[in-house]
Amino acid sequence: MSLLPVDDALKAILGRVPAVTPEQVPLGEAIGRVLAAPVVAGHNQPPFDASAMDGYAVRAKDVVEGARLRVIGTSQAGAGYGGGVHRGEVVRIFTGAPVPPGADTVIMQEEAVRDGDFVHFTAPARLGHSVRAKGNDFSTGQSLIAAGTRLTPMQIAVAAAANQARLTVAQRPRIALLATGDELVLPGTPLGPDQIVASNSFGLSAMLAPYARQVDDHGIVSDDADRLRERLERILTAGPDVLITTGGASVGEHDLVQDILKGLGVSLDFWRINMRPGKPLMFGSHGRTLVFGLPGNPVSAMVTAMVFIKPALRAWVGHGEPAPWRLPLAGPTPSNTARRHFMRARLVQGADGIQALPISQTDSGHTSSLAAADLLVVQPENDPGQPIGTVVEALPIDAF
Ligand SMILES: Nc1nc2c(c(=O)[nH]1)N[C@H]1C(S)=C(S)[C@@H](COP(=O)(O)OP(=O)(O)OC[C@H]3O[C@@H](n4cnc5c(N)ncnc54)[C@H](O)[C@@H]3O)O[C@H]1N2
Ligand code: MOO
Repeated sequence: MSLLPVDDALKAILGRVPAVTPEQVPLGEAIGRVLAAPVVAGHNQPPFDASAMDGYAVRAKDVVEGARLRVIGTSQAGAGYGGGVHRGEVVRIFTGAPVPPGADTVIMQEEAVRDGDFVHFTAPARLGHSVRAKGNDFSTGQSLIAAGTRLTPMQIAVAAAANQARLTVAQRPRIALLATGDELVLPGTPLGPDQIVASNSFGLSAMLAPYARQVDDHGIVSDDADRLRERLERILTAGPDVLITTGGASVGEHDLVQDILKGLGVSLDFWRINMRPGKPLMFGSHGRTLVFGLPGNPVSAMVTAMVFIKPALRAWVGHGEPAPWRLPLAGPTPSNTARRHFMRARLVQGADGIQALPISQTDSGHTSSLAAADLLVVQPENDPGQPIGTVVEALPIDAF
């Protein structure tokens, strides 16, 4: 059976992702969510001409050498001066307060000398200075943050300033995880003979949680056909948006996952990708549920999730696919095979900026090297190997 090119597999997966479904959330729950509609300003900001300083609101042309101007009132934030400013008059004003009609400039109090009801200034007026014009920040109806944006704390502040108490964001999928293997035990369990600690579901849950409404970890099931069938049937009946299994994806007699999934009505789109690690990845669907069968090897599971599941979930929430990074190599790469290689690498500071230092360990069962990796360098199929300094494509591991 020939291996499917990585790009074809990704295209097939993205083709199965449903259209974005919008939902409304309160601002306080919107951090990290992806906008399904732009944030639009509900009013002008500032809503009136506002002072940027504590000082005096003046008519600039009245501020001439030797002029003593009469202080006729006060404008403070939340309580503007009720009248207008006429020739020879000023209003005491505070930061954020409305600039009264007639005044066109604010002079800060450090440049003012107060004398009872009068004031004179030690510096000339600069017309319009320290006045924030109405609507100069944003105006009613203006689109402030585009749909598809994943909200940052700064953008939450802007949405609040735009007077939006609720935001329209993309609904996120419900994800189910199941680890398969007779040898697996949960972290924290003393290891019996021939046992291995199940780590995949913990890494996957952590990786995918930012994209998910909920991640349900269904634990471990042994390589027993009846038990596996029963567990998978129960999960599929509950109808998660995405089901991810790990292990049992390869060709051994104990690799039962594919046949059982098919028996339960999963229609398989493909199995086996031209990549390393991660070759035995399978993908299909069951009703509305997208089904990913990841290889059991810990590096293969995390890499295939990064390369295929993260893009699928980004598409699910309508977040545009980020361009891969392009970084110079801080160390050479060896020649590659005919499979596209996703090579663990570290970010290092070179003389001319950030570089990618490949990690020489390429065994898909070698987990500790994953802890050191910041990036996956994408080594093309049949690449002859590259010297230090070659600019290569890389996927940042800790990025949405
Ligand atoms: N004859 C062949 N053998 C293998 C092939 C092949 O093409 N022909 N492919 C190899 C490749 S590539 C991979 S990748 C693995 C994947 O196999 P499976 O998906 O069937 O994975 P398992 O055999 O169940 O497990 C592999 C390895 O990973 C450990 N494991 C499994 N689940 C977990 C977990 N949740 N947490 C941590 N570690 C886990 C398991 O104990 C095994 O050591 O197949 C190759 N073989
Ligand atoms: O494709 Mo497997 O993931 O190399 O070990």
